[in-house]
Amino acid sequence: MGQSRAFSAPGKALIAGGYLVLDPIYNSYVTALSSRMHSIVESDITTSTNGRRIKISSPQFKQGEWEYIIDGDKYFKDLKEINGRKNPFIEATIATILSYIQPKHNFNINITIYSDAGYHSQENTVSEVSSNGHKQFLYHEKAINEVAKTGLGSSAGLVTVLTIALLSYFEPQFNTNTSKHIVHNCAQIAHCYAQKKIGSGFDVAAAVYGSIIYKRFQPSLIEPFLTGDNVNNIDELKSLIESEWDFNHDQCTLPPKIRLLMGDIEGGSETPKLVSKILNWKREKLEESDLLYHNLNASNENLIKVLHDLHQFYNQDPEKYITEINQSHTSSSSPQFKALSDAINQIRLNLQSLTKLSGADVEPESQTELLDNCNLLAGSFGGVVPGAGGYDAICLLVIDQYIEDIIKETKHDEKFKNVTWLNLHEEEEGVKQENVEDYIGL
Ligand SMILES: Nc1ncnc2c1ncn2[C@@H]1O[C@H](COP(=O)(O)OP(=O)(O)O)[C@@H](O)[C@H]1O
Ligand SMILES: C[C@@](O)(CCOP(=O)(O)OP(=O)(O)O)CC(=O)O
Repeated sequence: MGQSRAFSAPGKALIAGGYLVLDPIYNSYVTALSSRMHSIVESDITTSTNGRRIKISSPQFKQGEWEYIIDGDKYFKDLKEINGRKNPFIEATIATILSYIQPKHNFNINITIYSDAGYHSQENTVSEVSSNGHKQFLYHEKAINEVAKTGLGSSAGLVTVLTIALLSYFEPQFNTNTSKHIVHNCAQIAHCYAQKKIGSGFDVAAAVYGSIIYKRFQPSLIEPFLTGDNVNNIDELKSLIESEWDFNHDQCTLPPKIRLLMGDIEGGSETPKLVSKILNWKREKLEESDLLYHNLNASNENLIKVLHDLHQFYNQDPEKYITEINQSHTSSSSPQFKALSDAINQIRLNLQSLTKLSGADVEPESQTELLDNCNLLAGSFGGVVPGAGGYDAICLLVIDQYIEDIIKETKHDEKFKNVTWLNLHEEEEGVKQENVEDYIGL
């Protein structure tokens, strides 16, 4: 114990698999992003306590301080924030880790959280840079729950970096690489507990493992833990955390020279409302929805295969790959790259059917029009509405050297007036240790 350590975990974009990922039989394709959540953990040697205390600071947000005094060992009940402030994600994570570790000694811990700019709206912010210039964060005028989110999964990132910070504090030998499943399982449990529901968990899995082909765990694994007083059954919690869960998280990355370009769209959507509309339709129209889910899954699997084939193409003949990718937006496009555009379009056709049949705005008309226009941009393989879809964002796959041209070409074009291209790219690595010095001076 004692020495400071720093960690970070990535945000996500669900390129293929929205809604289907809620079901443990379907694969989804998740890309980890360059916007990351960070934590720095250290023993507090400035305030004296002869009890047990954990203080979490999130200095980019007003009232971003939560100080817990822990008085008792039923951690889900005995966690008291001294100013009565609520942050369910922080509370659930601390309670999960303390229940798992069962610390025998007193402790006095400070953890500082930073989030990269991509997670939140950048309106009314001031930028601060660390002393060595390696990290830069935006400081907001408002509290965390008053700042608009962009949909990269801030709570999953927060829970993941807090989990690893606490585990490594209590177990200094904890190895982030060999014990990732412990981080994952703790973070998934804490995230479900905080949300009071069991989501698909792809955002937490991406924060831990990075870019992945993801098939979810059975919700029944966590369900018993969320009901009644079961959270205090420490033996069961410990064995749930240490067991190997049955789910897919196969590492993946976009093929060489292909970049993800995310556009933020003016307007927004509420994921829970879209999800409940889709699930109602699915219950009411069993046959219709089974067929559509089948087709949508086939198109998702096809995209996963096409991306895999492109990696193989590059590995076998990198020069030919480069030559052909550079011709891929012309009429002499090679079959491998045409297959990528076709795969994206096929997913979109199914999402458009999903929209019509369910009445939920997954790929609403304005997004269809916009994505059709994106297909025409030089260097673009096309794009989708990521995740739950709606009016939040679009996500294109483009040739890397065309990004600047695409941004320039669309800047003064009426057809793209609602789009703000985000300064994000794939960063496939999941949770990792950072250099503590990089945060000094913030
Ligand atoms: N940087 C942060 N500092 C403190 N709490 C945070 C931070 N980022 C996210 N949170 C917590 O996560 C909540 C947002 O979670 P949620 O609504 O699930 O959004 P998202 O889809 O971005 O995960 C916030 O209200 C806050 O409780
Ligand atoms: C519909 C979904 O399958 C995917 C939603 O993906 P988003 O990436 O849109 O998620 P939010 O950031 O929470 O809005 C629901 C789920 O898997 O939980």
